[in-house]
Amino acid sequence: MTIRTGAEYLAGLRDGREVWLAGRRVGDVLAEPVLAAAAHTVARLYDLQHDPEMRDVLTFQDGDERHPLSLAAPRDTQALQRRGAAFRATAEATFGLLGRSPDFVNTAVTAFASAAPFFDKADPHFGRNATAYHAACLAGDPFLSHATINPPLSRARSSHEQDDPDVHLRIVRETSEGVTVRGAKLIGTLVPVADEIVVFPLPGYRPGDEAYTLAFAIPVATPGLRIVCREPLVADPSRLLSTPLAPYEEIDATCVFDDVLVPWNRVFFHGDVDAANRLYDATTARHHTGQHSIIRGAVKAELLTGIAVALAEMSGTDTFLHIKEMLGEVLGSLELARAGIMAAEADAKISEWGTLTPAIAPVLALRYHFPRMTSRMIEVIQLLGGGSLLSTPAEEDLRSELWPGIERYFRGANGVPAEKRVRLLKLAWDATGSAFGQRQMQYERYHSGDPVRLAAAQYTGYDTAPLLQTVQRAMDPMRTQANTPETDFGDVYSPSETAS
Ligand SMILES: Cc1cc2nc3c(=O)[nH]c(=O)nc-3n(C[C@H](O)[C@H](O)[C@H](O)COP(=O)(O)OP(=O)(O)OC[C@H]3O[C@@H](n4cnc5c(N)ncnc54)[C@H](O)[C@@H]3O)c2cc1C
Repeated sequence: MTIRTGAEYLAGLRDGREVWLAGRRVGDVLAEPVLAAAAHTVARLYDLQHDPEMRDVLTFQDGDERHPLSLAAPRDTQALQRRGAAFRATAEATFGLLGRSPDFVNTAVTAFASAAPFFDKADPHFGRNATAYHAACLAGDPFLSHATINPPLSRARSSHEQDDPDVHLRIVRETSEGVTVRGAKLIGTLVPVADEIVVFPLPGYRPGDEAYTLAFAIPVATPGLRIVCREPLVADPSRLLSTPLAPYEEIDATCVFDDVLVPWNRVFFHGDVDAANRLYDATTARHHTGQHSIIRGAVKAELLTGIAVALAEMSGTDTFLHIKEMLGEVLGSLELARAGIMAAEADAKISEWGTLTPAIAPVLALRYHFPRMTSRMIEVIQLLGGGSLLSTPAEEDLRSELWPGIERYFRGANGVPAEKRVRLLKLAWDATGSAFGQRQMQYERYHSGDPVRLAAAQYTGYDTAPLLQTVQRAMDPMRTQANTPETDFGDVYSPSETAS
């Protein structure tokens, strides 16, 4: 059995990694409450793989070995749906609040390995490296994190045109041992408590950027790799009544590579602008991780819509028509998210790499609309909660001698006890209004690239021909009504003109 336990994962984090938090180098990430909370949440996911009830949902048997389902490339509908069920189980265990649970990057490296011939185009070693890395993940069950984006500096300039050549991550040296890389990548969510970091390019590179185009994976504890955590969003993760979602504060970080040696067997690709821009789509990593993202997102939407319903029922406002309309609206968004997941799976096609690949159109549709749906869900929760969201006493008050005397003022409608109402209001605020809740919103906007350019990609990649044929038919109403042959107006809207 190669799936690891939570304890094994936690033990592996004491490896001398260089993590910085609030101006201090952290000696032991498990001794820092915020980092330890994140690590223990991940550890619970590792333990879940061993739970007799969840084992067959989350893992698969291969001979004597068991592996995470996220490392299996789906070849048929049953396998794709089974992987979807595994994504859902992990998301349910974390309320969809852990965007970068271990199954996320597992899914990407599995897609890379399936698409080994893509990497072979640059050098046959690279495809072998991608499959060997996937095999190593199967054998060791490490927690993989990733960082793909270069620091902004100037988004108006390409990587090689930046004022400082060492800000965007680039190769500064090639030797017989490997490549030495310098610069930074972001946003490395959960990197401080991950085993490995995988770096790969997203589209946007231009000719001249060759040294900046690279994909590789190294242990987080590699010399020269410096992990700088962002400001923690939860002051004290042990105050679970006040901040019930604190265990899901998946710390983000900037990953600074200070002349880091990446051995050749860990390099998947480098030095090709065109390949860098195509990598995420051509390997179908976008499609496969997309399935993960929309399932996780729907589970989060279930939490948010559930909070909205509970708030309305608890205050008795669910009897008012305009409140029912709001609830119907957010429940409708949830249903659209679920429908998108089904469409992505139902329209899946076998890719050129032989894997059954989720349809990208529903994935991109949810990628664009889900942040808007989430934003509205947050707004509805705040409208329903009103001032009550900001009038709950502190956790300590509920445990003090003050509480019995004031408890009656915090009760809800229909006999809801005060502590239950306070807990719900705190949950609602944590999910929507706290720094944690705001980060969750920002995550939905940006977790897989710039939504503006992704929406544009939806258009340029979409098969609009059937739509334009409909327009063509509608422009010829005589033929449509009388079922007569088409009048030749010429192709007013030729699909080929609009497909670039
Ligand atoms: C909470 C959170 C966690 C994340 N976790 C991870 C992670 O674990 N791993 C990872 O790799 N990434 C992660 N991401 C990063 C994510 O991949 C990026 O945020 C995303 O790709 C957008 O890039 P950016 O933030 O640099 O924004 P930008 O690309 O700089 O976009 C900011 C704004 O500028 C506009 N803009 C920028 N450049 C252009 C341009 N050339 N043309 C037109 N408009 C432009 C955009 O439209 C947008 O409005 C995370 C992001 C968030 C918010």
